[in-house]
Amino acid sequence: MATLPVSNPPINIDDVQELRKINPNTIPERFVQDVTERPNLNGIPLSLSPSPDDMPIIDFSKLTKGNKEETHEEILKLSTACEEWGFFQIINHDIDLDLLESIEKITRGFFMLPLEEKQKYALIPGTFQGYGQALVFSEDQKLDWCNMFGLAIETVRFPHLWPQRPAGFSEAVEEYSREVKKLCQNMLKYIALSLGLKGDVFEKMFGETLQGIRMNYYPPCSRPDLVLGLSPHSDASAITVLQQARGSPVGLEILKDNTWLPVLPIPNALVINIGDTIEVLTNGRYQSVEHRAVVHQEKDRMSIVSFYAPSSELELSPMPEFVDENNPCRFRSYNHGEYTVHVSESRLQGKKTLNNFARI
Ligand SMILES: O=C(O)CCC(=O)C(=O)O
Ligand SMILES: [Fe+2]
Repeated sequence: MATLPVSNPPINIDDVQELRKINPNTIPERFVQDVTERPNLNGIPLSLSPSPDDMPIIDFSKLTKGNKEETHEEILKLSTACEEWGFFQIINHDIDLDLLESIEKITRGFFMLPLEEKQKYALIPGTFQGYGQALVFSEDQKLDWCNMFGLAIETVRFPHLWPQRPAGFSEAVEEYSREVKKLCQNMLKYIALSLGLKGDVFEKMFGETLQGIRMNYYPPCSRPDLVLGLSPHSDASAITVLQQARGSPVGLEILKDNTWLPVLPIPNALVINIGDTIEVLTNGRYQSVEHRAVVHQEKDRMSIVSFYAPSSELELSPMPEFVDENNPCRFRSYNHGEYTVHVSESRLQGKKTLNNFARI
């Protein structure tokens, strides 16, 4: 990931967990969103029973272990999920449920450390690595009601950011990330098949892949209607795997047909979303979808998010299979590393970065 010049003097950012501890009923002005950005929490369902309008659920075991017919049917479902939603949940993925539990435990353990301890691993400005808030460029920029801890898994790591506490942190993250990588490779294979492409097309194209993990901790907030946990954005990855921690309230929302829809947490399922890379390669047939996080008045929330992306050396442009006279080429060619730099240079703003790469 690219490193930008450190802003001088450094920007002061209040730590939301500390704010919550010291003065639980006060929300500093910098966290109060402009009226148009505030979440409408009336739409958040109280019951968690699924309805037909919910995001599709893909049964991973039917993709990998089903008979021919089952696999074919599930691939069709996957194609609709990617084309119409850009987001779906997977069940029966092969990741051990104990591993899902242990990554949540270790994540909570880290965020519950005293501030001084966490600050030993402070965010490196211009990157997504370390503890704090990323993409803050000015004193008057609105801040998210979130603490994050990000690490590169592949390729360039900053070893001093890997915490000593809680015990077993690094081992859990390594093991989890190995399993997530396998899942991403598999999902990319089935996504390729769902597009009528050869299963190994992305793996061959991507070269030395990049993988990162971002742990998000959203403390409760006395006025969840005024703040955002995470501002609207699409992910710069090829695909993202998002784990909503057990017991977390609804918080992730996606923008579908101009409406923010909550993503109901399903125990043991993982959320997968299409990132900007796949949108470009498929010339917009599968699109990365804007999403954001909202927070809860009484409950905290955690998510563990893994990003899987091509090598930063890769030159990207829409694949010829998706370009014809009815579907003119929508993006200019670019280098993936260049794209990552753009992402790290401006605050989260929906799909603004990708739009900069669109052909006029
Ligand atoms: O917490 C969530 O559910 C959203 C996290 C997210 O979108 C991200 O980290 O990119
Ligand atoms: Fe995201």
